[in-house]
Amino acid sequence: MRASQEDFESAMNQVKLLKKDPGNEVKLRLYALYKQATEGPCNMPKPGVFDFINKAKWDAWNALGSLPKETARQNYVDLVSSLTSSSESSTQVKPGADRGQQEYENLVVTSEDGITKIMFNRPTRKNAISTQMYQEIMLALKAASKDDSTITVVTGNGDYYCSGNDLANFTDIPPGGVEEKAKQSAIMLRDFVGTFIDFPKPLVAVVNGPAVGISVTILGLFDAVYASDRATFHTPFSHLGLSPEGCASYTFPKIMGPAKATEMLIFGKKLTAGEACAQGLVTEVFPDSTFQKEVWTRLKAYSKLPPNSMRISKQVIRNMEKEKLHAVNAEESSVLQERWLSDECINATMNFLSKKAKL
Ligand SMILES: CCCCC/C=C/CC(=O)SCCNC(=O)CCNC(=O)[C@H](O)C(C)(C)COP(=O)(O)OP(=O)(O)OC[C@H]1O[C@@H](n2cnc3c(N)ncnc32)[C@H](O)[C@@H]1OP(=O)(O)O
Repeated sequence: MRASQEDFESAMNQVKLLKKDPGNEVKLRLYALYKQATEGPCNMPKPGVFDFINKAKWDAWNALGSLPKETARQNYVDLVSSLTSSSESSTQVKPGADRGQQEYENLVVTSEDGITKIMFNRPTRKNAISTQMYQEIMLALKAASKDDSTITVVTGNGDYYCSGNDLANFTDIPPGGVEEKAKQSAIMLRDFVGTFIDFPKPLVAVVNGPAVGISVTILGLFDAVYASDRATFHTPFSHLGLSPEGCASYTFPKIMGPAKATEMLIFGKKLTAGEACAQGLVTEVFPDSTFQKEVWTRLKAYSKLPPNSMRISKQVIRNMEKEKLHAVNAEESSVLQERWLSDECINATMNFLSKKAKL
């Protein structure tokens, strides 16, 4: 749903109540979006080079080009909402969070050379995503969206990038029963994928090994995907009685065409890294022996590019799609809520957990 004038005014008030200074970069974005939302494209003469503050403001506003007023209003509201929710959630984080050193049980998060690296860290489970890990990934992304880094990278520890949803997640049934479990899971899935849709900085996947399920589908929401030639890409939804998530029902046909998307999302065809690259899901493939060195050298060079420019370019590239992506995400989550209760899905999960089946 588009932000109304009332939402916009309420967001302006919330900015005044922020407990923590959001920093100059964010303040410039707020200024630019406010001007664009209220006055349209930048109409002021360019300040002189030595008028640093007004020049920075002018640059930020001017960079929004012809972004429609309604989109600017929506982006302003989204940005303020991310600032307020992060200041609320900062009460829940463990000591050290203010220094960007939050501790996670299933992730290793580091920030260096302008790059925040979020590494899945359950190598003995092939980095399967447990319920707690979903929450940690959302927290880590929200923190990365506000830290000083220019680029955020997601990667995996060990031989796998990620084996997708931890199939044991569905064994933890709450007092409300399996229906309640399916409902809670659908809400968590929608929030999880929504965090990727809204992520404001360049987001890069460094796919160090095989990727399965949701770790593959969300790649369509990344800005670049670098893969080792050891990586594979597998979405065995039908085998598991499931249906696509991560907005793949929309992004995959757009990226690779409907016929190739069908092979992956309906027939569960596993792609090699080379095939995924040929189909546009992967940006570039590197030999495993030089993968880390080559990718990180490149990312360090990219991280030195002007951060505001990269962020704004991402907005220009992605923002038109945001509303659609959120709608797709809501629909996929609601379809899955039903699927999880189906015999097909329950039997496939039981077979895996009782060691009768593997992919
Ligand atoms: C809840 C809300 C959101 C839901 C969103 C929905 C998303 C959908 C998906 O993501 S679908 C994809 C789900 N993933 C899978 O089906 C993968 C299942 N795993 C396997 O088939 C295999 O483990 C393998 C092919 C990934 C790796 O096989 P390999 O023989 O190399 O290794 P092991 O099987 O011995 O794995 C080591 C231990 O890790 C456990 N494990 C691996 N992946 C998962 C997983 N996804 N869920 C739970 N557990 C996993 C595996 O069982 C081994 O455990 P063990 O040592 O106790 O035997």
